[in-house]
Formats: sequence, structure tokens, C-alpha cells
Amino acid sequence: MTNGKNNDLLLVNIGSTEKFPINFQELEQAAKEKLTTGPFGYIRSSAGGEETYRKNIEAFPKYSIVPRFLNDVSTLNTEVTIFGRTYPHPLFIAPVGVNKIAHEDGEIAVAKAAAKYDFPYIQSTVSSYSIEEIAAATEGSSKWFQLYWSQNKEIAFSMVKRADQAGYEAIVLTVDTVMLGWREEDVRNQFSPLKRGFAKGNYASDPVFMSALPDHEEETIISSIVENIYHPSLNWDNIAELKERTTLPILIKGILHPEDAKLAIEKGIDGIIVSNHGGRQLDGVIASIDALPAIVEAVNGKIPVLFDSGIRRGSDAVKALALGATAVCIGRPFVWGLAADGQAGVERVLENFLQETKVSISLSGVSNLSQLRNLKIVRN
Ligand SMILES: Cc1cc2nc3c(=O)[nH]c(=O)nc-3n(C[C@H](O)[C@H](O)[C@H](O)COP(=O)(O)O)c2cc1C
Ligand SMILES: O=C(O)C(=O)c1ccccc1
Repeated sequence: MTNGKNNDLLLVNIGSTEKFPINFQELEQAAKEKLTTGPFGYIRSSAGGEETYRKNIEAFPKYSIVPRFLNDVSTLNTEVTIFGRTYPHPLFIAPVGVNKIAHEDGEIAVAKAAAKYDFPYIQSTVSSYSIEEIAAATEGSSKWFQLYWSQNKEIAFSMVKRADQAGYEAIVLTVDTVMLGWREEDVRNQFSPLKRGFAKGNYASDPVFMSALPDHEEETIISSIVENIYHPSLNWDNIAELKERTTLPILIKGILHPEDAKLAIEKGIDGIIVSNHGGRQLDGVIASIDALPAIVEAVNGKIPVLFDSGIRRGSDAVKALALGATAVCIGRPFVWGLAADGQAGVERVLENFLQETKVSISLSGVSNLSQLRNLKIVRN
């Protein structure tokens, strides 16, 4: 693939009369103008004093790229192979639930934009639309399913089976959200997307979930989601059970300690996502990018190590990839694009992300991801 495209895109953007926010701050501002206080606060905020949220962002400038020159960067191959499947670039859509709080088209708009730009889409358990609705809207594109365990574990297994039947290619079990984090903004705004019914896409369509209810009233559905979603007893035995119930590759999302990464490998897990949930769970934890190098070292290439939390632009993605991430997941930036302008807004965000990532890789002096992994990064 040639590299001229990056400059073309920059010129198109500069020549455009259409105004669309280009960086994260502008995107957040555009979303704020569209949303009411509850939904905006839910998406923006994090747990506790938001120390970890700030750390996630402030940690990136501590890592500096040391580029090489005169390497002929006229071609660029950003392909990455994960579980035997080759993706054109290493950028994924992080699982984000309750998308209808940002835009009526919710996850459908995001998954369609993701399909257009070849970002594998990780669908959340707590989506506003169901697995089957998203699969029907985006036939043929790569999709993974993010699983929240259920108190009634047969519900979790049922969702995994549905994802498999709909052609999803992997299961991402999130382990940092066995109960909700302490989120003061939501208390202040008295806003719970669960209680307002924005999380029911996959539940109201699930035969195991629905058949366990005494009736199918909205209130009954919502209170049963709330009962099922918190699962503090989750442990490694459950991982073994999940492995017995699916042949899909399983990743664990929320790993921050190298020992947990090693345990995951021992227990037969196929991949991990280094993440602190965007600072939304335990406040005070290590910045995700600071946790990455030791985990990459502990994993030693045995399984893919994906990364999220704090990625705001292409050069952040380049740093995470150079520090050893196999691929990087985009979170809040696409949600702000969705709030600002539905599918078109997500498309603009993804297009800019992809182009900035590509131009940043080339300007680092490398032509593919394995060279990028050997790029020098210094921590100042
Ligand atoms: C509004 C919102 C909802 C989220 N819902 C989920 C979810 O359902 N499942 C999950 O594993 N992570 C969820 N996350 C966490 C993201 O997958 C990701 O870890 C986080 O957004 C990364 O931080 P960043 O957006 O600041 O980069 C959510 C994040 C946000 C902002
Ligand atoms: O808000 C979140 O971060 C999240 O993961 C979640 C959990 C339960 C319901 C909706 C979203």
C-alpha cells in the first residue's frame, strides 16, 4: 500500500468547508452541546476523584518516540494477524454499552461505521441493540462479543452461543466490573442507563433470560438485568466453565498485573486486553499505558495483548503498539463522534484516527508493525 493517501486526506480536510471537530476536546464539546447532563456525564466521567482517568491521559506524553530516518517509508503494511485472521490495521472498537444514550441509532451506527473502516467491532453485553440486530446490519464485518458474566450463568452462556451463531469471532470477558465503580457524577445527576432501560438489547432478546422471569413487564426486565449484571463471585473456575461452553477464542479484558497475565496464559486464555476501563472502575489504579510494558514482558509473545484506556489520537496508538500492544481499542472518541453526528460522526472519527496512525507510523521510520515493535521509545 502506498502512503500518498495521508497527505491527500489532510488536503481534503483543510479544503473542506464542512466543520467537524478534529481533536478529542472539540469532539467532547460537540457531544456536550447535543446531549443532556445525565448521558453526557455518564460517558465523560470516571470513578472516584477521576485520578485514574487523568493519569491515563497524562501518562502518554511521558513516552517519547525516537524516530529513524532515510528508511524509505513509501509503502506501509499495517496488517495484524490475531487468532489466524488478518486484519488490515490494528485499531479496534472498544466495547461500550448503552449507546442509545448518545444517539438513537446507537450500536448500529457504530458497527456500520466500524465495518466501513475495517475496525473490528467489540459489542458490549449491555448494548441497546441485540447481537442479532447488529449482525444483520453489518453482515460480513469482523465482530467480537464482550461478555459480562451473569448471576445466572446460563444467561452468559446463552449470549455466548448467540454470538457464535451470529458469526462473532471471539469472546472478551471483562473482569474489572464485577460491580459498578463509585461514580459520583451519576449520583449527582441521578442517572443510571441500566435503570432507564438502555442496556436491554441483549437481555430482552435472550430466551434463557426471558424464560426465567415471572412476567415480561419493562420493570421486571430491568430489575432482573440489574440483579444479573453484578457478579462479585467471578473467579478462575468460571473461566474453566466458559472454556467448556465455547470453542471461540476467549480474551480477558481489564488485566493490569503481570501475574494475572501469566495466570491467564496458564488457564488457557487466548488473549488479554490491558485496560483500566477508562478509569471508570477502581479509581487510583495505574495508568493503563504504564501497566503495558511489564505485561508485554510477562506474556512474552505467547498470546495477543490488546490495549485500551486513554487513546485519544493516532500517535497514542503508535506509542502503545511500539510498547508491545498487538492492537489498540478506541473508546470515548468514537462515542463523542456518535453523539455529535450519528454514524457519519463515528466515520469521521475513525477515518481521522486511521490516517493519523498511518502517517505517524511512517514518520517514525518504519513500514510495518513488526518494525514498529522495535521502535525506540524512551520514558522521560
Ligand atoms: C460509556 C461507556 C460505557 C462502557 N461500557 C463498557 C462495557 O459495556 N463493557 C466493557 O468491557 N467496557 C465498557 N467500557 C470501557 C471501554 O471498553 C474502554 O475500556 C474505555 O472506554 C477505555 O477508556 P477511554 O475511553 O478513556 O480510552 C465503557 C466505557 C464508556 C466510556
Ligand atoms: O459504564 C461502564 O463502564 C460499563 O461498563 C457499564 C456497565 C453496566 C452497564 C452499562 C455500562
